[in-house]
Amino acid sequence: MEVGFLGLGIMGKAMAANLIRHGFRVTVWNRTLSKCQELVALGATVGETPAAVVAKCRYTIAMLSDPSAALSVVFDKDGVLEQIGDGKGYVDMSTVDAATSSKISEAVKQRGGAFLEAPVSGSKKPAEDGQLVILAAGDKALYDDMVPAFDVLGKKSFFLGEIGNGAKMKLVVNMIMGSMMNALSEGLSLADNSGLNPQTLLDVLDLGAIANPMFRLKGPSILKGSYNPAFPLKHQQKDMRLALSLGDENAVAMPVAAASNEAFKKARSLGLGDLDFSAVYEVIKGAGGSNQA
Ligand SMILES: NC(=O)C1=CN([C@@H]2O[C@H](COP(=O)(O)OP(=O)(O)OC[C@H]3O[C@@H](n4cnc5c(N)ncnc54)[C@H](OP(=O)(O)O)[C@@H]3O)[C@@H](O)[C@H]2O)C=CC1
Ligand SMILES: O=CCCC(=O)O
Repeated sequence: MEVGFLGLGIMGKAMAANLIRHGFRVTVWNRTLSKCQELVALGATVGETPAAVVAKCRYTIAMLSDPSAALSVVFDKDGVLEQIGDGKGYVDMSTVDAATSSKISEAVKQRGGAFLEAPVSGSKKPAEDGQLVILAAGDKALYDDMVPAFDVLGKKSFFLGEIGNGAKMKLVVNMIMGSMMNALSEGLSLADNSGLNPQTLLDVLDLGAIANPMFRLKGPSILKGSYNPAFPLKHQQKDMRLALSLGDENAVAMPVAAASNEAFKKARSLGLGDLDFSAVYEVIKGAGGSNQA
């Protein structure tokens, strides 16, 4: 199966490499073209533009930073729309809002193409290991065509119906995750400022009802002050922003998410946006208690 792949960041590089390792013929493109070389070394070919990739491949996947990037790759010069058409499918796996997905879907369908939104849950290592959770919505026939690729990229795929449902599900999941990261950060700060050993707190949490892979993975790295980006904080704040907007649209009060978003915005203002989203601890610690000089 030949697949185009647009966007070779933390996730896209891992996902495209996975497809290549499993025998897919992959044509890649990245805004910073030099990033394609690592995939070329694995056997990928390079498309000079998104349009060139779509012209060559029946199916093209995108994994881009945010709504602005997702729209730019589709609508700008040399973009997807210049070559999409009958018999071709476009699958955007970026995390964006439902309105962005709908705009892309309408434009792709107007040109005879098929569109599927398929954002994913799971970070860098699940992407490398083909253990993502895929939250797809849109064209069911295209979803069925993509199952062989999704089976390589993920451990489970959901087809959630109409366009927008995948985007919304992803934003709800990440809103919960961002709020949980704030709760963990406040807990670690409270433990540290009240004479408790934060590592012992992590040990207790991991034995109880709220044990979870994220705390188990991010807790120790937070205590080491290690924030190598698996999931950049700037993208988590983008997701909080989009989730809060979804809440506004539906008159859903979300004070916990709103407060969490403020911490992520503060972290970005302090230049932590390119670090892992767990770096929000540095903001919450800094707002902490008695032992702050
Ligand atoms: N990291 C994670 O754990 C997860 C991330 N996601 C989502 O996946 C998407 C990608 O995330 P991730 O790989 O971490 O992000 P990165 O920041 O590592 O990569 C972003 C990608 O988008 C490209 N890009 C950014 N702006 C533009 C633009 N204006 N035009 C064209 N391309 C652009 C970048 O190109 P360039 O290299 O030139 O900058 C790069 O390829 C995001 O929507 C994120 O929210 C979903 C699940 C997990
Ligand atoms: O969008 C990124 C989410 C990261 C994760 O699910 O661990």
